[in-house]
Amino acid sequence: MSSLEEPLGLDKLPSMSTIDRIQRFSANACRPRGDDMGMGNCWIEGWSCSTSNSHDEDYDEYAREAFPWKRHTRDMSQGDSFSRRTVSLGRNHKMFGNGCDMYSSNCNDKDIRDITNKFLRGIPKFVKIVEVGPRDGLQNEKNIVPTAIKVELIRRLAASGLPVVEATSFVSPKWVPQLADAKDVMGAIKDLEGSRLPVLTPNLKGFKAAIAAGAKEVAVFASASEAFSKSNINCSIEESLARYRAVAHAAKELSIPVRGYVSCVVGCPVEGAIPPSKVAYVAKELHDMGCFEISLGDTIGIGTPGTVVPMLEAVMAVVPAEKLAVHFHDTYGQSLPNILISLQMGISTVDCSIAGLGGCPYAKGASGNVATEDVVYMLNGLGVKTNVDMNKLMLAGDFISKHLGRPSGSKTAIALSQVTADASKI
Ligand SMILES: CC(C)(COP(=O)([O-])OP(=O)([O-])OC[C@H]1O[C@@H](n2cnc3c(N)ncnc32)[C@H](O)[C@@H]1OP(=O)([O-])[O-])[C@@H](O)C(=O)NCCC(=O)NCCSC(=O)C[C@@](C)(O)CC(=O)[O-]
Repeated sequence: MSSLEEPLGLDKLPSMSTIDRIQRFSANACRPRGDDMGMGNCWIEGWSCSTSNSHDEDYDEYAREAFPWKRHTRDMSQGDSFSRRTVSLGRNHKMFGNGCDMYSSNCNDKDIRDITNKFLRGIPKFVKIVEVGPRDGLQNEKNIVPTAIKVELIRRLAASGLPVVEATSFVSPKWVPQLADAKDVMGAIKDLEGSRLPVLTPNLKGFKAAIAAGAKEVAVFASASEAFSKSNINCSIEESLARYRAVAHAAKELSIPVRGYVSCVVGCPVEGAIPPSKVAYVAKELHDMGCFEISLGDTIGIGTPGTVVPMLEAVMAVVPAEKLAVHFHDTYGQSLPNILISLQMGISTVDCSIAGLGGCPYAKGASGNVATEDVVYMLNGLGVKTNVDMNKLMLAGDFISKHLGRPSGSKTAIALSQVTADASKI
């Protein structure tokens, strides 16, 4: 059994309620306590680390060279207990190159913090999650989801603590009939508080309709691929940027924040690989026209850290990291490593979709976005705050998966629901 599986053992969860069990995986629960399965101490027996006082300096030098844009990040020097747990996950690896032999003798907290600093210190303390399921997820469903279900989903997502829930799109109903009820959806969530509820607008017509329906935030969506721009919004990249300048101008007059998307940031289903410089160009144009945040979309989910890093480097040379978000589809199962490397490079906003819903109707073969539950689980494991309640998130995912009549696309949701189902038989 791997160390990753150990905290899930039902024999170690003797008398917890369902919610308690789920909360074990929440951010706070991941923090070791004295009474918590031995995790409060160095719970890997026989693990030794030699002390290296130069670790912080080494890391600082590395960070200066590798991540010159690095901003406000986790301060691991404060005895942040997540380090103990995180390092515990490295049980199967003999590593760190500091004379630390994890298998042989005792270790102390500082040693472990030093090791964790080396690998995870660039990660932000808080990550803003932008939930795109009701829009990006449901725009691709074969069967049109009833308005009432969409509204209930948005309400549940907002109730889970998600700060942003992208609600719908004001696009042509001939192009995306799945979201033809945008006005009704917005009407039904007018009173909803706690989450921002942006909507997609492809042009001034969509912008005006969105504002009339009560939208308080909008998003425009350009592409780094000419071919995808044509098939998605029926115009060239330059034409789309001209339209978006008009939207940004109108939005500014009303003090409406505008988010910008760039699609196909790594590759396009028609054009193949997309050069990072092209992504940087479109991102900068969106930034210059006033978009408060630019979301970089790997629309067909082909990126790996090997292609995401150069893309981000190029974009970060022209748009500050704090203005960027990442948006990964999970076609090749690369979203989580791509998100992790993005966080290490200083990104602190991540788009994801409940139950892994999604895909783009104009990008054949693209699968759903990375599942929100999987992202929250990873961030909780890293000790990164999101303010999202995993239990409520799971309930929202369960709600829409049941409605769609298929299992959740989130591995975390499936694993956690199996834990609770097994537990209920005890
Ligand atoms: C952009 C258009 C409208 C151009 O579509 P078009 O056909 O070139 O536009 P048009 O100006 O010639 O108008 C044609 C008809 O559409 C109407 N129309 C025109 N605009 C609107 C509007 N805003 N709302 C409602 N109706 C509209 C217009 O009034 C007219 O109606 P008709 O006279 O035929 O009855 C169309 O191509 C379109 O709606 N595309 C949207 C496609 C879409 O939503 N794709 C998915 C979202 S993008 C995405 O998924 C990527 C992202 C963001 O998630 C990030 C990632 O994953 O990488």
